[in-house]
Amino acid sequence: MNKTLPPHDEKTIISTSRLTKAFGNLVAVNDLNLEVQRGDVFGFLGPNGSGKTTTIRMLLGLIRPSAGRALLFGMDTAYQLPEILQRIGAIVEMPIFYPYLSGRDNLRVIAANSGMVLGKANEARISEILDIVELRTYEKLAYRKYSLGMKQRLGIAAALLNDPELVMLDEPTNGLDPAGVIEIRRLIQRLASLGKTVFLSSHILSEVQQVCNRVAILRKGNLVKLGAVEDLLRTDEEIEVRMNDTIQTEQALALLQELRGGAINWLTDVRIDQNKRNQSIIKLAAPNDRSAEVNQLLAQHQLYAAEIHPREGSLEEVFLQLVAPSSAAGPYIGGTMAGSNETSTAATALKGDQK
Ligand SMILES: Nc1ncnc2c1ncn2[C@@H]1O[C@H](COP(=O)(O)OP(=O)(O)OP(=O)(O)O)[C@@H](O)[C@H]1O
Repeated sequence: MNKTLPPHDEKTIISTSRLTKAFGNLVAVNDLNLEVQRGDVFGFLGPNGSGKTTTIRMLLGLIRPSAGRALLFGMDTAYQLPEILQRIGAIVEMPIFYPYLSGRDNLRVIAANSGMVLGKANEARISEILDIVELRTYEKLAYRKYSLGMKQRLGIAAALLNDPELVMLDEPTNGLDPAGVIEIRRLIQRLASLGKTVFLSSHILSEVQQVCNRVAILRKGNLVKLGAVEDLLRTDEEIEVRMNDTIQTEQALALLQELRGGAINWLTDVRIDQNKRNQSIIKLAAPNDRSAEVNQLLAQHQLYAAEIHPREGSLEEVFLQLVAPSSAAGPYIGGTMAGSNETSTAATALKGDQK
């Protein structure tokens, strides 16, 4: 491997080039090129077995890449791992805590084991972290009495002890109830507001949509999408139009199809569908902020819409399009998502990939 590094741009926190990991004949991660910038809350998405944990393990130096390289803070994981790890707080698996010790005492033990001298300054740091993870009220409670969400947050607290620049969380909401999921979401937002870069692997797309600014989507070890959440959602925006009767629907459909791609370049697709009440709906692939214009266009042709709804894009739908059976080669086999009680459509989709 070539030791010569390109000049490091302080803004780039993670950069992988052609990162690959094979386990025998199975290529778990294939030719992955990722970039995470300082201040990003980066969502790392993919169905079970798509290579997320393998990638995180390579980034943390827990396993060696078969090919390619990973740079963190401009340093190569192959040569400068100790320096890199000092700047990262990560939870890949739940850390082991002493069940009979309180949350604060557990953090004290971890701080002492990691070489922090227990003094006033560190007590203040532990208090600060307990505030960040919203466990200050429960700091004296024995760990064994913590709920799963509290345990997960204490794990994140432990990862924050060394005041890392980058926080890596592998499926932090697995197994949590909705309240626990919301608490983790708040925590991630708080970390972002404190200037931390967050790398979050998750299967809960609505959560990722709410907290992440950028995402990468993996399928069978291959990167199928990388970009700003806002841009991805924009590509999935639709305007739904319902007319008063069948004749008007047909006329509006014909008009909009004629205008599509010609006079109106922002209208990329026009199709007819049915809503839940079995009414015909015209669906336009167009930016939400064009709704008033659509209304006006129809009215100019004496076509008056009964309803016009801009429909926001959802990461779930973008994801489904990218990882659905038709979107990539190979079978799509349903299964059970290990370690999760998530039951949404997205989760069902995420169950899909074959290990
Ligand atoms: N140590 C290993 N030996 C052999 N195969 C492995 C090993 N670790 C992972 N794999 C395989 O590599 C592929 C990617 O697994 P990985 O755990 O990275 O996926 P993931 O996206 O994190 O999935 P999950 O959401 O289930 O954790 C899977 O097919 C998995 O079975």
